[in-house]
Amino acid sequence: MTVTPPFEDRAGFLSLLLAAPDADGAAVAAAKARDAVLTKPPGALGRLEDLAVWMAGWQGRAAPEINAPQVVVFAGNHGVAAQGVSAFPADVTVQMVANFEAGGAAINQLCRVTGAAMTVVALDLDRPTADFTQEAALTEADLVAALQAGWMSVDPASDLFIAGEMGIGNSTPAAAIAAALFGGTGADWAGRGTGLDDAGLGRKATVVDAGLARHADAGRDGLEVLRRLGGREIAAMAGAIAAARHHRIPVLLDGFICCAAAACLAAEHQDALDHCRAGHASAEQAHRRLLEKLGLDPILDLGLRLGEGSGAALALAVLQGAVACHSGMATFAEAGVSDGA
Ligand SMILES: Cc1cc2ncn([C@H]3O[C@H](COP(=O)(O)O)[C@@H](O)[C@H]3O)c2cc1C
Ligand SMILES: O=C(O)c1cccnc1
Repeated sequence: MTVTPPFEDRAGFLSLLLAAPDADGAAVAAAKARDAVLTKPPGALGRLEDLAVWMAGWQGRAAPEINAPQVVVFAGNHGVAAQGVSAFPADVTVQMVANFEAGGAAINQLCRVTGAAMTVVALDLDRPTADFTQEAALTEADLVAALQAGWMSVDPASDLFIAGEMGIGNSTPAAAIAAALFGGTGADWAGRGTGLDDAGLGRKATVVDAGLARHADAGRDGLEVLRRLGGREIAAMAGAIAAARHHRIPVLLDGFICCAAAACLAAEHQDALDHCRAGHASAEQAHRRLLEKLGLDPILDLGLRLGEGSGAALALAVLQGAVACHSGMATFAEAGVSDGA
């Protein structure tokens, strides 16, 4: 693994993002040809077939494999949490980091069943971001440091990447980012997060509106919106998703907060998420709308509203199934099965 980040500032990060490699078209064509001769009726594996071909393109081979899936859970604290926008106290962030390290969280169990390597990156938990209703959440130096932390957390030897998050209050910055990038109000994008009641939901929408008003001059500049309205773990997810692309590692996106991070990249470069698929549609009310804005079709829809990378980790199990079928099945010729022609 490289030891120094390949960029020192926002401009350096953006030039890497714009120079991102594309999928291998020859591998896509070869994978489609292989899919057509596998021992099944054409199209009978439904969306699994598309997933396998997508993996083939990013892995540059007709028969992709998942041998080294990686999950990184990024944690950060948010100044805006002091405004009562979460059903839980901010102390839960650091407590959950300990739980991740002890193996006791939902994501630990899902990583175990899928064989994913999991690490936790806690970002200055004792230094919450500034409250975005008052000032920019992050300084430029904090933004770059978080993008670097995310970038460096991706193991170039991984073959599938998932960014998870933990940060009490972080569905509020995620809603603010979505509103800033796609338009609409706090009420359009705020959801119940960890389980806010109606009064809390109203408060959260007002807080988002206040942030939008204060930072209206950020326009739809993805990284500036990320700096003003985001948070360290959200910026780190963006950095990691961009690094995965740089290394041609396909990504499964998780819920609302993860997709808000990804949206900041898409705002900078329209093809920035070509290596990503949406793992699931979460129960956070605006997640589906955000997926639609990003042109992503979720693999699963299980009513999860957890974060941590959990929905993406479950979708990884589906992807493992897709890849196992595509790469392991016999062809009609190999199996001596009539292809019906
Ligand atoms: C025990 C616990 C474990 C979690 N794991 C993820 N989250 C999720 O909830 C938070 C977002 O919701 P909000 O914006 O309402 O605070 C994030 O930390 C997210 O990852 C959790 C929340 C709690 C309480
Ligand atoms: O959509 C998510 O990932 C989500 C929803 C609620 C709380 N935490 C995460």
